Amino acid sequence: MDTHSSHLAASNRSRSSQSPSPSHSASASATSSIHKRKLASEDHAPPFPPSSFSADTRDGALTSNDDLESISARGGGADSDTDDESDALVDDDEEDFDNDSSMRNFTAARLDNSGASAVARNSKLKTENATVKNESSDGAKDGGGTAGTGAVGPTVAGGSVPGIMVKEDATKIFTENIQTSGAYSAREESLKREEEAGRLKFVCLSNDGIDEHMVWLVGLKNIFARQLPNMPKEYIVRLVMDRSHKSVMVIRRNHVVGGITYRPYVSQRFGEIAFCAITADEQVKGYGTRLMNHLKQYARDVDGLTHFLTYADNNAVGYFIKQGFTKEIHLEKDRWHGYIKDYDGGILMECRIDPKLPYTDLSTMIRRQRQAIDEKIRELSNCHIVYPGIDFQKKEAGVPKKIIKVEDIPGLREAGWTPDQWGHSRFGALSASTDSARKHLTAFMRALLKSMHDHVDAWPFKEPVDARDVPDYYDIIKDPMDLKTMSKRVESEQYYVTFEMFVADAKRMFLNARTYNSPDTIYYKCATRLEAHFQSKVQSGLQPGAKIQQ
Ligand SMILES: CC(=O)SCCNC(=O)CCNC(=O)[C@H](O)C(C)(C)COP(=O)(O)OP(=O)(O)OC[C@H]1O[C@@H](n2cnc3c(N)ncnc32)[C@H](O)[C@@H]1OP(=O)(O)O
Repeated sequence: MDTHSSHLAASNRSRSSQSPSPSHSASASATSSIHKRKLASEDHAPPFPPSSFSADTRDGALTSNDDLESISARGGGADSDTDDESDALVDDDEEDFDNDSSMRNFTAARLDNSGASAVARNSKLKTENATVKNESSDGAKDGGGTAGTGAVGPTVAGGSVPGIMVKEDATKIFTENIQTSGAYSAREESLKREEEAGRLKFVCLSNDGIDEHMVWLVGLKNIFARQLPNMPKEYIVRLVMDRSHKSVMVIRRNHVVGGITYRPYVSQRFGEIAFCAITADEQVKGYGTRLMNHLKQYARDVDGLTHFLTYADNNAVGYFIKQGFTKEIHLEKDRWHGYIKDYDGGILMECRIDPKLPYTDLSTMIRRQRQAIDEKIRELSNCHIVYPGIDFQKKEAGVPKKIIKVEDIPGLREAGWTPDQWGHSRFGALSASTDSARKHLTAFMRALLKSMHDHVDAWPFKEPVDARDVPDYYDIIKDPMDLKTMSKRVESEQYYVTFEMFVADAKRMFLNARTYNSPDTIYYKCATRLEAHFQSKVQSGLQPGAKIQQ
């Protein structure tokens, strides 16, 4: 270990025993039970590559608060490491932000069902310290609010679903009847549009001495200091300003909204996330997710990383889980052990970076996947086509105003129905197709009615309930039924076009009796016994070869 790395390691080691600044101890004591991160012992000091630290010192990397203050001064007095001044900077930012706009965008995005983007994109990142943004291979972009207006390419671009092709006219189909996108996509699309409109940008940089970058880094440091109150500010400053660390930041109107500071261990191909925070007023609006997506894409494409590790604060574990982090560490231990700093009060979590996912354009990928699935469903079924309903509703007397044949029901044939598929019972197939079948069905229903009518328990059901005898009956029973009404329907030879309709009326009659009457009444018991009788008659009548007795 060279002198420079020793210097940093020594600082780290002494961090837990050093006297915190007055401002730090005040904030730490407020929340120390929730959040307490403590660095590991010297034994776990990471084997920092000497070269990076030589470079740090050569270039004048910041290693103390004095250094920071000089930077702050250079940055137009934007910040110092005191609470008051930090607050001033953060509050300034927050005042400046149009706090409602992202929620408006979010709502708008949810309502915006515009179709798939026309442009197949190649996601590509610029080199280090450059703005992290997507570059369209053909220069075309989804304009703000115009996504989906163009034709969809022959294959799903970017994160395509292998094997699923999207046809040229898919956008049209898709936009006709597609559901609103999920909340995740809506937020991502909304923020993506903000980026494309130039109102928002994500940058990845480290301490390079450029004034504007230093102001942003100081702004980020302040956000970390506010949002991670138990983390000593000196330590935050050290890592944010350390040149072996990088910070991906959300910048809105030249103000930092939040960011992630991480250290890429390029030789080990993993990165350690040291700090992650979004300024208070902008949390839970999707910035944290978009930030993480930019980080993953950048770390994969520029740093060549395959994994991230982090010690997540207990109260942020939920957020990290939603970003694909797990508590199970799959990365081989010898790739990371001894490299990252141990913390008390945090949970070590891992995220594998997918080698192909277009992280900064996931919403387009999801939209196209939905589109492809939707199109596939449409290929296999007609369930998306809505036909007008049928209008042969029964009249009071049970005589239909209009007779409709089963095969004339709109959409039935289009859904794949054919007359020979018909029916749940042997009468189904006969019911509407031929005269003789209809007569056969009528005869069966007539026989069943007679059998019920002659039953000893039929007396409560032979006539409609008289409201003069039971004044509240029709308040409770909205769909009354009785044997006489059923008989009329059978004799019309037109009402019961299926046997199931007949059975449904009988069931309704029994259910009504058991709904209005309590179980200990004679009516209730009659209903149960007559129904058992009816069921046995139906079953025996449906036996193959059974003769219908009239
Ligand atoms: C390694 C470390 O630095 S650990 C410390 C992490 N930082 C902090 O705890 C500081 C305070 N918190 C924050 O700064 C922010 O809330 C962050 C960074 C944790 C999340 O950023 P946000 O912009 O709020 O996240 P975003 O809006 O994208 O939310 C993504 C999802 O995570 C959820 N989420 C956000 N924060 C949390 C949390 N603390 N716990 C559980 N779920 C959370 C959101 O509800 C959202 O869920 P949804 O997609 O189902 O709607």
